[in-house]
Amino acid sequence: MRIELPNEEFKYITENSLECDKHTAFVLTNQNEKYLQNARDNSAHSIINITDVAKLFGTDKIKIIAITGTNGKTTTASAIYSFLLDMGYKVAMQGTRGFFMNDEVAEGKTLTTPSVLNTYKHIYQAVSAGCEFFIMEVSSHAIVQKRVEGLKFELKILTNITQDHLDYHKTIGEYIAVKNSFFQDEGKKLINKDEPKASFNIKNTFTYGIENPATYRLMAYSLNDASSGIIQHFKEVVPFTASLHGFFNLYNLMAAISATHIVTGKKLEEVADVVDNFAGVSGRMEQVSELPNVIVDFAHTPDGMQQVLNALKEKELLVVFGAGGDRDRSKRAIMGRVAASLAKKVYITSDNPRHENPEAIVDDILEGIEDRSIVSVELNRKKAIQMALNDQENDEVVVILGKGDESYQIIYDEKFPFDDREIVRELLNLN
Ligand SMILES: CC(=O)N[C@H]1[C@@H](OP(=O)(O)OP(=O)(O)OC[C@H]2O[C@@H](n3ccc(=O)[nH]c3=O)[C@H](O)[C@@H]2O)O[C@H](CO)[C@@H](O)[C@@H]1O[C@H](C)C(=O)N[C@@H](C)C(=O)N[C@H](CCC(=O)O)C(=O)O
Ligand SMILES: Nc1ncnc2c1ncn2[C@@H]1O[C@H](COP(=O)(O)OP(=O)(O)OP(=O)(O)O)[C@@H](O)[C@H]1O
Ligand SMILES: N[C@H](CCC[C@H](N)C(=O)O)C(=O)O
Ligand SMILES: [Mg+2]
Repeated sequence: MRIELPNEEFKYITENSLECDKHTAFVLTNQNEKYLQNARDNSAHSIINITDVAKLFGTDKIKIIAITGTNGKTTTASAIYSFLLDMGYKVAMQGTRGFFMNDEVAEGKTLTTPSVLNTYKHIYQAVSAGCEFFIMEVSSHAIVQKRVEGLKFELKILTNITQDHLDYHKTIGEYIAVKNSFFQDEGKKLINKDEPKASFNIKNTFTYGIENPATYRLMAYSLNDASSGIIQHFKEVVPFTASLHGFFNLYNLMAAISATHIVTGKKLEEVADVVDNFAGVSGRMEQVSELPNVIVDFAHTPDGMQQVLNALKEKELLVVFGAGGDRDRSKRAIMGRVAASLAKKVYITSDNPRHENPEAIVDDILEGIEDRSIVSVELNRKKAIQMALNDQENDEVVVILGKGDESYQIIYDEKFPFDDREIVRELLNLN
């Protein structure tokens, strides 16, 4: 990515040595230092480092809030974004769903945490738009690859640590260590007190929790009509209501309410007042049809699936799901076990097979299922959804997991248009 700078001695900056020339300075990062010689060979105008970019872009003029954890980053980030906007602040948010500023989509999806310079560019755009806050999701890949190099965080948040991405991190121990490595400094942090795998520097630590004593504690809650609860923060005891469903979302809400309270310094009551306006995130527990009841959700990890299916367990569930190709193989059998233990029927299908054989992915999922009498395998995702809808009776719920708001099916390197929600609407003639 080459960025044009109007008033500098060099015209452009880039983090890619291949884009260097006499007008373009090379921004040296942890990720690209191996290409330094190549930048010189390409006659880079000069070599600058990330602290130079921080000064050029004024990244210290905005409060950066970072969120990491296996699940719930996008939901928590979106909730904080919504709360701050409702409280009258100008805010930007970068994450899995793209880059947003002041309630507008500024850029579509790329990575959960883009490359270093891309993030700096977004921060620069946010500063220029007068934003006071920049909320960003930080993936475990980004922590290892130092894609957040040089950023100073106003607050770092941990949602939870379960299993994902072991294709990249190799062992669960390594994955846990990577997540925790983000919380070893003395800066402000907000930690889920009910996450036993969290390990952090206690200096400047705030906690939130439901089961354990915490700086922000959910004293009572109800999940009858969406959700509501009472938060205690020292002497402040404040009720809230929210439109999100599921016990797991209480954690996302607690993280978001506490974070907003910490970074604004406003009264907890003022934060609680705007919680109900947050409508949730597209493709997460999204009810596509009420009668018949069909829900689309982005659960693509064992814990995510367990949480979502548990949240719906009052009803009989017909669960359609697959597992991504070129991703953590070891989570597949566990996902199979979770689905089979909580569903009446399971339909195993494809979810972005990428470069893998879809049948082999299904076999990995089946490894975790002993009683296969409730399982159907249909690699064509549309047909699998159709099967579930055909089988659905009265009060049952069809739950389609893994893709959420994705609008494609990735086969090899190609993205074919595919949106679970559109498919359901088409099959049910709801369009
Ligand atoms: C496996 C992986 O994470 N790869 C990421 C990694 O690529 P890489 O190590 O191959 O990088 P590279 O091509 O050597 O480039 C490194 C740096 O050198 C520079 N370069 C490169 C070549 C060259 O000749 N000269 C040069 O200067 C590049 O501009 C870059 O700045 O660094 C790149 C730049 O930061 C990322 O774009 C790339 O993400 C790839 C596309 C990817 O698919 N990543 C996924 C797995 C990912 O990161 N997912 C997470 C988690 C999702 C979640 O759970 O939410 C995410 O954050 O999205
Ligand atoms: N706090 C939570 N604990 C467990 N599961 C959750 C939690 N929040 C959300 N989920 C599940 O995880 C799915 C993804 O949620 P979300 O997009 O907020 O997470 P994420 O961490 O941003 O995921 P990704 O890393 O893929 O971007 C949801 O659709 C839901 O199934
Ligand atoms: N951020 C996650 C999203 C997974 C979504 C699922 N549909 C898949 O392709 O595995 C990942 O890249 O692993
Ligand atoms: Mg995300």
